Amino acid sequence: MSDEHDSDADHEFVVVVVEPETPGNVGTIARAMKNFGIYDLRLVNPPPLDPDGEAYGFAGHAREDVLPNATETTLEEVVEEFHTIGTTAISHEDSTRHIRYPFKTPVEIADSLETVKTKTALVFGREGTGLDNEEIAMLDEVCCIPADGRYPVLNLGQAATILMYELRRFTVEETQLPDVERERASEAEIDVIYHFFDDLLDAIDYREHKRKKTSRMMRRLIGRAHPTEREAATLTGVLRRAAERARHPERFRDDDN
Ligand SMILES: C[S@@+](CC[C@H](N)C(=O)[O-])C[C@H]1O[C@@H](n2cnc3c(N)ncnc32)[C@H](O)[C@@H]1O
Repeated sequence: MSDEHDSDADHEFVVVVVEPETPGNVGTIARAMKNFGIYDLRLVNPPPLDPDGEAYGFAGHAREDVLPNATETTLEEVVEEFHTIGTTAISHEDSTRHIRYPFKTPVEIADSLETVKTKTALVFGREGTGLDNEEIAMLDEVCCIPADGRYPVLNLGQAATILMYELRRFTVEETQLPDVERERASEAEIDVIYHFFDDLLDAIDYREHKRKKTSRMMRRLIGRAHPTEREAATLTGVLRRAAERARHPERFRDDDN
């Protein structure tokens, strides 16, 4: 992996796919690799990857780098060079097939890599038969993505995506999500909502004996909702207008709103 793409120099990841049968899956994996900051794709005995075919079609922007730079390798070479994490689904039919225990979840794999800084290969198997027992036995760890026991076998590309997602703490600077705290309405802005709500109760001559309860209910409701500045301003505007309209209907006679 080049420095240009390496967001955590202590960790280096490659993805290895053993005998993929469907070029589209290779494209899907290449795309997910780029999404999660992994650029080194190694293929064991791959099908031809036609630049006008499915692999490139499914690869999105990874058609510019991950896919054309993919190299062919053997599992023996991978084992020699990397700390290896194999992947497999455990299902009722084949739970006796892989005798190698324990299996780790993607999160457990990520946690275990916190303390071990290595060059790590994520190894995925064939669409039809996965990795066989001999191959699994060659690898350092085995990862199984927990899923519904009645159908725990994921599509190859999806399995690769999930594992890379869980390892993203080592590979990408995440996209910043909007800062909800910053957008949240302040206490003063919330007080203005309460003020205009109470004013509306006045304007519509809301029954005195129910007023306290309704006012409290509004406060509970808003307290649970954590409105943003914009929501608070909109609500305040509506309440203010409703009160004004209740008091002075004549002012709104020609108003469509
Ligand atoms: C369609 S599966 C192969 C099914 C095969 N019967 C098996 O048990 O591995 C193709 C590949 O996707 C990955 N895979 C699918 N489901 C998985 C899961 N639940 N956990 C981890 N990897 C999975 C593995 O790399 C597997 O070799």
